[in-house]
Formats: sequence, C-alpha cells, structure tokens
Amino acid sequence: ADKLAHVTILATGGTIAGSGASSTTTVGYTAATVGVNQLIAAVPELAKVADVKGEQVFQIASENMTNQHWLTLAKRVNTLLAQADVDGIVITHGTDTLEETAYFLDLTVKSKKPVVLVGAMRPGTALSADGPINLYNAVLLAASQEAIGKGVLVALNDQIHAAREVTKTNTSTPDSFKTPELGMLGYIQGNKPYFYRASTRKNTADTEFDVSKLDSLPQVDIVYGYANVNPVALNALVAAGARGIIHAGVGDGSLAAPVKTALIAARKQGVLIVRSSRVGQGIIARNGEANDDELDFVASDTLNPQKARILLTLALTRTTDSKEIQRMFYTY
Ligand SMILES: NC(=O)CC[C@H](N)C(=O)O
Repeated sequence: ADKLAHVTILATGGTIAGSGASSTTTVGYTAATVGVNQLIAAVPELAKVADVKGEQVFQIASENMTNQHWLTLAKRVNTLLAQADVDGIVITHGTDTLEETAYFLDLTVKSKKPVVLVGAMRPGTALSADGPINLYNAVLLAASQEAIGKGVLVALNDQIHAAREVTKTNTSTPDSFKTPELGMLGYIQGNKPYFYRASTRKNTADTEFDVSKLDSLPQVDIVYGYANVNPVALNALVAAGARGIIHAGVGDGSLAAPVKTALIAARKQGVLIVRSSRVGQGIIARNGEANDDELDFVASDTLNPQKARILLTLALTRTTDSKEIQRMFYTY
C-alpha cells in the first residue's frame, strides 16, 4: 500500500468541539469543550486515510477570533508546512468566522500543500452530528494530491469550497456553507475528492503578504448601510484610530449622503475607504455608485464586507496607496 500522508489537525474550538445537554440539543449547546485528541479518537476511520497528529492551538468559539489569533495560526501553519514530514493541515474551527480565517490563511500561507478548514453545525452530542464525517472528509482532502495548489479550502457537508468565495448562509442547518455566486469547487464522496473548478484569484504561495515578522495588524472596521443611517458609528471608529473602513453599503455599494460626507472627511485624514455591499452577491464596480477616482476610494469587487476587511488589513501592511490597494482587490 502507498505510504499514508502526514496530516496535522490544528484544533481551535467551535461547535465541532461542542457538547449539548442532550442528543436533541442542536442550539443552546456549549462550543469548544472537547479537546483535539478526543475529536481524533471519535473518528477511528481517520487512520485509514492519513497519519494524523493533533495540536490544540486555541479552544474558543469563533466569534472570539481576533487578528492576534490569526497571526498565531498563520505562523504555526507556515512552520508546519515548511517541514518535510507534514503533507497537509486540517483546521477545526467554529463556523461563525470560519470563512474569515480561511481567507486570511489563503492570503498568508506560503505553501502549495493542502490547508482545509472544517467545522460543524451540530455539536458532537447531537443526533446526526455532522462533525465526525466533516472531519473525516477534511482529513481525506488534506491528504489528497488533488488538493495541492488549490488555495485554502473549506470542506463541510460533503462539499469543497474556495476560501475567497465561500460564506455561511444559514444560522443553523448543516448545509450552511455555500458559494452562491461563483460556485463551489467540488465534492467529497466515496472516500475521494472530486474537483470541477478552481478560483482564478492568486492565493497562498503566490501572494505578496508575509506575516512572519508581524506582531500586530492595522485596525480596520466595518460600518453597515441601512435606511435612515447616520455617521455616528463611522465617526467613532475613525476617532478610535481605524486605519481602514469597509462600508457595507446597501445595494451596489451606494453611500447615503451623511455617511458619504463623513467617509470623504475620513479619507482626507488618511483612512482608507473600501466600498463593499451588504447584499452578498455581485460586483461592486469601481466608479459605479460612487466616483471612486474622485473620492480616492477602493471598490471591493466581489468580496463581502468581512473578507474585504481582511484584504484591506493585509494590504495596509504593505502600502497606503489606494491605487495599489485597488490592484490588490482585483488580484486576490
Ligand atoms: N456552528 C458553530 O461552530 C457555531 C458555534 C460558535 N458560535 C462558533 O462559531 O464557534
């Protein structure tokens, strides 16, 4: 038989490591209670597809994920993937910010080896818990030749998604993770990954971002658009020292007049402004709903606000030139 691939599972918490009061508890359980060795022990089938090692990196619910956690995680992933005896990595993660961590790693991991993020929508104690099969599929994917060079992947519910494009679409059902507009990459079925497409955007070893020497990241925040909006939150974030603002605008990233005035003032103070949308699908066109050339704003292309926040954060570690940053939004 072929030698098994070496896969390290980095556990960070979430529902996949959660437990509830009874087998029918699917909401109101406690996330991040079960350790990595117990997660691995619960799926003896893992030993058939990879030589698995576990590491407990954090034990948190993913709503508590921070830039600091991301720096720690990215550095650990890069250290492990530089080792000849690590072929791939699986990261178990809460689902609430899983797409954000995936995209952060997609931009900062310096390796073509597979990195797969996985979570669960039901705690391990629930009837039809989805964690064990999701973990099995993720390890199988991370151990596969097919996953090499595909960028950071997200695997839940027998499906494979690209980090840049996947999003959580449902608060509680196991089919929550989707890539609605650009399409998922493939399936895992019958102990095999099947890929049908790949993201065309640069990732991992092909990006210009390097966090290896960074101990902190620039502050970037999001302001939400809605009818009757006022600029109070935006102004408070700028006053608190935000170096970048993502505007999660209504529709095609349009700007309500009082917010537009405040964004222009923030830009004049040096704050980078990215126009994104709360809609969740479609392109935010440069010079569409606002004249970005004139205002010196950046358009988010198809990135949702939480992913635009990650790209702007990393962009600000390289440059404050808005044209350079716009180029990055069309590259990654
Ligand atoms: N399904 C989940 O993983 C959600 C649990 C928790 N809120 C988290 O994101 O970690």
